[in-house]
Amino acid sequence: MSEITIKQVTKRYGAKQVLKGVDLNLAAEHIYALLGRNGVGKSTLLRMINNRTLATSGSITMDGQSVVDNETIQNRVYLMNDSPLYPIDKTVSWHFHTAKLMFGGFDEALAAHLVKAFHVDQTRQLRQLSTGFKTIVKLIIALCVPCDFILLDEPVLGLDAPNREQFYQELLATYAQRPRTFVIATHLIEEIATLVDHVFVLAHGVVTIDEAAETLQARGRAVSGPHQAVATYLAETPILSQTTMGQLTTAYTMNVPATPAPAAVQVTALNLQQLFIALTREDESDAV
Ligand SMILES: Nc1ncnc2c1ncn2[C@@H]1O[C@H](COP(=O)(O)OP(=O)(O)OP(=O)(O)O)[C@@H](O)[C@H]1O
Repeated sequence: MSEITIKQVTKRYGAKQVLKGVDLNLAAEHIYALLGRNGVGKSTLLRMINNRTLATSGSITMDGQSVVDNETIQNRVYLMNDSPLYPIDKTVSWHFHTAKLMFGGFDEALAAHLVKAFHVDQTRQLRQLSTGFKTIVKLIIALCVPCDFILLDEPVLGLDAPNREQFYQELLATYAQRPRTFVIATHLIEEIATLVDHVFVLAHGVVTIDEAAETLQARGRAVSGPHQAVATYLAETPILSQTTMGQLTTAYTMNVPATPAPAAVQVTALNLQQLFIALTREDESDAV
């Protein structure tokens, strides 16, 4: 079972230091979420894994071997991102065939199923397709190539809600049939909350959260009530962030005290989306 290990990776674009020492591990047969505010470097990280851009320092290895300029390794990694498929005057089926030649295989049966499920006309040239259908074609290729690591950078951009839902179901179905590793970078966190089993949050150039989705969701709490009551109850507890409206304060935390909350204070569970907002609320400096 192969693993990709990212160690102390930094990336600088000119004077701008985007990644400041990223450590993370991508194990076989997991579906990871890669979350982070706009501009924190998610795409950059995925592009580095796929040898499309180089790290300034640090290492990215698969089973101990550098991924840089390593054709054997890169044949096992597929990155789907906003780069368009070329040439645009070729048909959808031509692109499927080309992916087969490039990666040494293509799940024809799955492709036929997906073409039908998404109502794709394979005889059309790419340039004749709408934005959503271009994305669907890219997603079909990503799901049908025989790679062990599939990196999906904003995979559902341009898809309407029914097609997004269909895609998530198809991803789970193909994962059940042929387990491999997916990394999904997205801002539609709630939509993938039930899909992913592990969450990475990138902030300030480093990984700030590296945790199983289940434990993350189980631990997140919103604690609200009169300001002083919340402050007293959480006096010894690390707070991720908090909001105040008039007299009412809501604090977000991953560790509520063992003692029961006082009557004036309400403790409620957080979903992944709320937790993500709480985790990254102070990240304004990363936005561009
Ligand atoms: N080729 C490049 N040259 C210079 N700066 C770049 C380049 N690519 C990315 N950057 C900068 O690096 C930072 C990280 O960009 P990146 O696209 O990796 O972030 P992201 O987390 O994927 O963002 P988003 O969520 O908005 O897609 C941004 O400040 C961006 O402007």
